[in-house]
Amino acid sequence: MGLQMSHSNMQKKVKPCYGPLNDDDVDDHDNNDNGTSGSLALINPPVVASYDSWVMQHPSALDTFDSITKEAKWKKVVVFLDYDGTLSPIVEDPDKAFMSAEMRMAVREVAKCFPTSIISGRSREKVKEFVQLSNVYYAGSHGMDILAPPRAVKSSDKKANEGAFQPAKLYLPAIQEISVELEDTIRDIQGAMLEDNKFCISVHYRQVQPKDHEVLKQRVKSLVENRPDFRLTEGKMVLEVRPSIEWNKGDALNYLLDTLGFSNSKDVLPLYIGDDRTDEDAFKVIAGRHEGFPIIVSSIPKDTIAWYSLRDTSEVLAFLLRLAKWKKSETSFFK
Ligand SMILES: O=P(O)(O)OC[C@H]1O[C@H](O[C@H]2O[C@H](CO)[C@@H](O)[C@H](O)[C@H]2O)[C@H](O)[C@@H](O)[C@@H]1O
Repeated sequence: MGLQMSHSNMQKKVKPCYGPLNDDDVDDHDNNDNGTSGSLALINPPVVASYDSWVMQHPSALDTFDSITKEAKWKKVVVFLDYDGTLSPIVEDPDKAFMSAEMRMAVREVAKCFPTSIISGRSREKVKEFVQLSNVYYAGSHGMDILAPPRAVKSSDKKANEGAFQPAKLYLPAIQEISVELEDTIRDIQGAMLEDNKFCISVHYRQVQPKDHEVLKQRVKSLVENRPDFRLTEGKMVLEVRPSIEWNKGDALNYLLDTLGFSNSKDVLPLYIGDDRTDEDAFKVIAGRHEGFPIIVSSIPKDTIAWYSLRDTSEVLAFLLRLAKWKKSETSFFK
């Protein structure tokens, strides 16, 4: 059995500790405001502590697997997964962030055992195209576009759940407008790229020279500041321009739990795996419930609300395979 740690311990705010190991992570420390929704705030990165001491506070979900399953044994686990950096490794070109066949198989197996949703910053259509699984539910645009299963709602509520839930639908014309303005703003910055995620626009700067990062950020920031109907969040070498509605991945998690029929269940344990700042909103919801499994994917120490950690996508794969295997062995034992 791995590290034993009570949730009250795990919920203690972790002191920010940084030790950049790769360019994602270096960038990830820029503007880290230790907040949720990856809000953009220009703050200096704090001082470094080691991965070993960080992992003591955010124990590996693989090392603590036995205590996780012990807690989950008589409860209903509901699985939520982020996409980029969690199911697929971070790559230079966002259009090439493919998921491996092994990962697809693992997610399929997990989804056979537990209700499983993918909550991504990508558009719902795009993430579905990457994942290609029919037994998972998809929430795109950071949860602003959710297709919950019609079969999961009570028959009397069916009408309410037909089609996708899109709380920012009214913003679509404005999103098209700001997209044109953004295109204009970044046109002369070599390597800068826009990605249309339907209810939000990503401004990528992974392929922009470091000397131009600040210019790009400032330009996008001032454009958004002049549009009160929009706000800016930040991910890994990406700025995300989104409608200024109060809706994030945490709300999407709650919405899915609700539409999946778990809102009144006392024995539900949501499990969320994600690597980025916008995933903190989902971790926060689980932390607020005081039970469940918020798991951050990171190979470096970072400030997070998550209780558990996994180093990278290969550990996510190992964890998902183990989770499905555990559930199957439990089920066959009781047959
Ligand atoms: O919520 P997620 O599914 O994690 O989406 C967040 C952003 O992910 C993608 O960008 C990130 O991954 C790209 C591919 O590895 C990488 O090139 C980029 O630098 C990362 O920020 C996606 O392209 C964005 O639109 C999402 O906002």
